[in-house]
Amino acid sequence: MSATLSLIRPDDWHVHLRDGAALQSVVPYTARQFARAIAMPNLKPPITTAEQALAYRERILAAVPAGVDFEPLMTLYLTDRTRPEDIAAAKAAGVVALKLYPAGATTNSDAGVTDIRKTYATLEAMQKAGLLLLVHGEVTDGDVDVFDREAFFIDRVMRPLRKDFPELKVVFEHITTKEAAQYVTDADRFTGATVTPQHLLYNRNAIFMGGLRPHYYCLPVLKREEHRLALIRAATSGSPRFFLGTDSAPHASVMKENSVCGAGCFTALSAIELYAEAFEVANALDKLEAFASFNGADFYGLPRNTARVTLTKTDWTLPEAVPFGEAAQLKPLRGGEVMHWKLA
Ligand SMILES: NC(=O)N[C@@H](CC(=O)O)C(=O)O
Ligand SMILES: [Zn+2]
Ligand SMILES: [Zn+2]
Repeated sequence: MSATLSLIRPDDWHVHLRDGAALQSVVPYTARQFARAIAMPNLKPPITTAEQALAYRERILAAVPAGVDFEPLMTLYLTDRTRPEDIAAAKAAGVVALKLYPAGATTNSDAGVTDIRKTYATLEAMQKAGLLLLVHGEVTDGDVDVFDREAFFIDRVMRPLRKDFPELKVVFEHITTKEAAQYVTDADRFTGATVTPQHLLYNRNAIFMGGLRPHYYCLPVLKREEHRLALIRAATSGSPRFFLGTDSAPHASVMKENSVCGAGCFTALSAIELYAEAFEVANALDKLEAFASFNGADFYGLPRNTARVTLTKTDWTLPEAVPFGEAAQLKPLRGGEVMHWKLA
């Protein structure tokens, strides 16, 4: 008999579901793996109003296969022009968070915030209303090395922000460095962090293994081994501040295997299995359920799920590519390679 692992059904606190035909292709994967997911708003154009969020939610729900129980949780894209009045409307529409993309930091971030001080009245309204702020934590200043963008964000943005809005719940998304892991470990209960499977499983060597490997390129970019180890320690520490957020970010393979490769790893197909592998290697499978199924819900102030899922220790090969939208294909991270856990 192979080993099995029973978990309360997990949630994904950071995912890109895209729109249109692409959305039709990827929503079923996330809905199969997770009970709920925070749907990122970086569409083209971005989701900036409650009305757009409600319409996007309907499009996501329409792509959920019949009989699958899945709830998308909606977010708005914070811009220099988001007004405090927009926050009340967002709250009334059931939006749970706003996302801060520093302008130019990542995929579809050109409408992002140019200076966080421009958003202070809106952040004040969010703190009052209990809406969360989710941050892509990288500075874009030209003087900062790409590999240091996250560490600089802590001092230049995070610390002043926390000081000015001590009771705003902030999620430091997809952390990648020992500095961010330490910062969140030391922070109070108003600060949390998501950790992706790729940042737990790989260091930056993966991008250069025998040639340039575009499917390992995401933002924030993979870092050195010492940072990966710090993330493993944080995620398996039992601290309630760290939780699952895949940052599954599908881009058609023609866009990844291109002279300018889009940033993002697609992991929705095998996300919980990738996390199980990372936790098993760290000898911490007993910490997976809190990380995947409790800590995020608790941080967001939402009820924990009650249904359970089972993972089995068994080898299987992840498809090399799956259909994506009308004519494109999508290559999952680890595609064509052997996986060691399987979601029943
Ligand atoms: N993570 C990524 O590399 N890409 C994300 C954007 C983001 O989360 O920064 C995307 O939307 O493609
Ligand atoms: Zn991001
Ligand atoms: Zn993301």
